[in-house]
Amino acid sequence: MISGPIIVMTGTPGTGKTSTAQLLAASSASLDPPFSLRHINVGDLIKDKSLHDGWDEEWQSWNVNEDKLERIIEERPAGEGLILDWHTCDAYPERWADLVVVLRCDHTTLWERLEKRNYPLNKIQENNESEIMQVVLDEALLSYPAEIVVELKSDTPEDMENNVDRILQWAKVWREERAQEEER
Ligand SMILES: Nc1ncnc2c1ncn2[C@@H]1O[C@H](COP(=O)(O)OP(=O)(O)OP(=O)(O)O)[C@@H](O)[C@H]1O
Repeated sequence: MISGPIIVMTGTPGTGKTSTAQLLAASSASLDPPFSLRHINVGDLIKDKSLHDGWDEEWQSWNVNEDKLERIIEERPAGEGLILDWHTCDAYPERWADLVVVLRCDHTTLWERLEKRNYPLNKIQENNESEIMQVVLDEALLSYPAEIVVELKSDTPEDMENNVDRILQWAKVWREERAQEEER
């Protein structure tokens, strides 16, 4: 059985990674034939399964144990594709990703989204600046070949639906190409 693709879904906090990944996973199941794409919130997974070597105070994030994370990802059921949802992609080896989606958002919209989530002002400013300076996009372009990195605007619900449709189209072609390779 062809193993499913790994889609890295990244972007500044609040750009819509989780909402998009959830819609994508749900929509993939309704394709004909269905396509299994499982959404993984990598931050939660690292915390829940202790895939880390402690908390980094300076960076306010977990020191990810990449070997442990890798084991979990590589032991997924045959045929299953994954959507890895996290605000950074620096803990993933390059060979993992078949597609890297970087969600982008207008900075005023992002500010309002983070305010609604009751983020402290310094965190809102930090994330807003990071979005303006396209820090996550640059990080993705440094970590992966440019041809697998796609930057998608995620300002409105319509953008989200269009983005999901585009990724599903990509997944269908990806699957067809893999099936042809297997036949050869
Ligand atoms: N394209 C969009 N149009 C309208 N609202 C959106 C869009 N994307 C996300 N939102 C809203 O923005 C908020 C943040 O979305 P979400 O939690 O998916 O972002 P995130 O990037 O996963 O954030 P975090 O990194 O903090 O987990 C949610 O209230 C969500 O409904």
